[in-house]
Amino acid sequence: MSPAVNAPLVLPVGLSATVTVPASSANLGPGFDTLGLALALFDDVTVEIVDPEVDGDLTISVTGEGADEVPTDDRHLVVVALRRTLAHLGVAAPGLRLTCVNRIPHSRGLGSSAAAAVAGIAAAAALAADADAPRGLTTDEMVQLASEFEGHPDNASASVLGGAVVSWTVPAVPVPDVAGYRDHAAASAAPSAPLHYGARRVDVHPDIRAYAFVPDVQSSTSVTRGMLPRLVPHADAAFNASRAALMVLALTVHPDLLLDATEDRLHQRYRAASMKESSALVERLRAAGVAAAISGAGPTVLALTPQVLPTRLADAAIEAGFTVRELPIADGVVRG
Ligand SMILES: Nc1ncnc2c1ncn2[C@@H]1O[C@H](COP(=O)(O)OP(=O)(O)OP(=O)(O)O)[C@@H](O)[C@H]1O
Ligand SMILES: N[C@@H](CCO)C(=O)O
Repeated sequence: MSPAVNAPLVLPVGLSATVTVPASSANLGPGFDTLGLALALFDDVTVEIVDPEVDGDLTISVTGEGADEVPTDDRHLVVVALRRTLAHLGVAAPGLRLTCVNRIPHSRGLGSSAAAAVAGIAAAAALAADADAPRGLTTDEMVQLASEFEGHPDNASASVLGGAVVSWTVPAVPVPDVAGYRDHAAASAAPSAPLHYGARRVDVHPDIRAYAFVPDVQSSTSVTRGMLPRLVPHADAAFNASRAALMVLALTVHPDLLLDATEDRLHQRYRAASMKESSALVERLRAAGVAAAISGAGPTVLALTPQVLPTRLADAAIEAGFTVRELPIADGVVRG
């Protein structure tokens, strides 16, 4: 019998790929859902193709962050992204063994879920390439798939591209006009309205240092997105447009402008009630002249500065219960 038309290419048992994916910080103050920064804190994921008769359909071993919390079955984010991408590439895996070494803390605003998606997508692309699959993935396609998975492109594109990123969305169908404004949230929630996602890397000025202040509490991105208003004053939108544009200059050629450039009126104030200690730390750092903002949906605080962080500020944050880490700016996902 001849093989079915368009039958997937089955990956051979024994094939494996390891990928290393960086953490990311989204928003950087004013760039809600657009700006992101890749940070040198990495998850390593190894995917092996196994014989299901011998090793089962799926085994997942997780060490490090989230090891006791993430599901070790078909719901695991890396597996979901991996399988979706293999299907997209017309490739099938008989059985899968995943080994995850997690260093990115979960639900802290450091892009762990986006990193998991990028790991699954990159591993699928690597396996397909090794099996000489007819299709591969371009970097733009990785940004698209990872952003679709995450729902917004800022973290995902930073983990793919590295450095700082400017990302954007293009609605595939006209965005519904609700009460006189374009309802992007409704558009992205509607299954019939897929978005095109784009992103480009900008190289960060070499003097800029990034510090993450990580508290011991978690915050769910979906919960804190629910705290955002549907409408904001035009003056606040205009304010953020100026600061987001300034931020691209500050990140690349004028690090002296970081304090002004990281101001925001669109999201942090609305989420502050759910992360009071982090919001207070942002205020203290900014009052001391350090450009600080909530990292992604929080509660981690990100500080960007052309100087070494003064010890007294680091010590005060540690005293307040934060772990303080300088994290170099990273390149995007790589195959290990
Ligand atoms: N490496 C991983 N493997 C499996 N699941 C993960 C992994 N990383 C994150 N997750 C899942 O994603 C959830 C965290 O997603 P969430 O978007 O709330 O936080 P985040 O991605 O860490 O932060 P942010 O998007 O604000 O930067 C975890 O509770 C876990 O279920
Ligand atoms: N831009 C997103 C990032 C989440 O990591 C938000 O702030 O909700």
